[in-house]
Amino acid sequence: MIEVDNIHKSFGDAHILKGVSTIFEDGKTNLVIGQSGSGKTVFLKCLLGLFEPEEGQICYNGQFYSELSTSERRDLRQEMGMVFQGSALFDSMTVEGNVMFPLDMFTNQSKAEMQDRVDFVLERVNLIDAHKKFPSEISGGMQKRVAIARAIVMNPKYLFCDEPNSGLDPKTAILIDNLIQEITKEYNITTIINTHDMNSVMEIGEKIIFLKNGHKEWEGTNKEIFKTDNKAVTDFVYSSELFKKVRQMYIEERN
Ligand SMILES: Nc1ncnc2c1ncn2[C@@H]1O[C@H](COP(=O)(O)OP(=O)(O)OP(=O)(O)O)[C@@H](O)[C@H]1O
Repeated sequence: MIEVDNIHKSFGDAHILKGVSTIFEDGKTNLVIGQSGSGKTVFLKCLLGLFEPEEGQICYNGQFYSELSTSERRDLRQEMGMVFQGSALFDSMTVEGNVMFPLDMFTNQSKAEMQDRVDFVLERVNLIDAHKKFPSEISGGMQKRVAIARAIVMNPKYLFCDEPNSGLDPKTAILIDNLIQEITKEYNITTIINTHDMNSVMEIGEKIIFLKNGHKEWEGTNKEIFKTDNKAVTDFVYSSELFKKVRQMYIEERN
């Protein structure tokens, strides 16, 4: 569980996060949504410990980040997996080299132990015959699977995904969303996903926080988001013509 209490983050005079509080539970896919520039990435970077808020607290399973020593912060960092926008794989390494990389860097496991773990996670993300391929030789959807395998290879307690669907066709995007949700439940991970994708909101938005100009404008579930009358949320959710029609149908049905 991650508890966020009233965090503020500024860069010079620019006050970007203005007192965000929320709770992200284990085993749930938590989504952070909002317009471009609303502060989603800065928020995710605060949760990753890459930015330290000037005010407020972030608490990871009972440990306040601000109270941790340098080595405790390093240990916490190793409990975090990250799926970057665009996958961020190492082009010169094979699929299995990419997935093995964190194990090689941060553990003392033998080659055989690492290989077993790599084989296990690649099978878990349904990549069976891609071990020896290079990222340029596989599709965008497969690259995402490799990125997910790499993010979970260290058995993380926390999984952060920045726009995991960017660049994927809608069908592949749903498969990737579902994979992230299955893994979250299976290993009881606290997963936080930054997204613009309304399909993701509908499919896996078990908890959604909506950021606007650096504050939390709304929070709720995918069932609730389509019923809210919050103008900022409805402007965002119903920005496409398709969703406007869906909302109109819903309102007509309700009346
Ligand atoms: N390192 C930084 N230094 C100064 N300003 C920054 C820094 N990082 C982000 N910002 C500013 O913070 C604001 C929020 O940016 P952020 O990247 O969090 O938005 P976002 O909601 O993730 O947008 P998008 O959906 O386009 O990725 C922007 O005005 C941005 O210029």
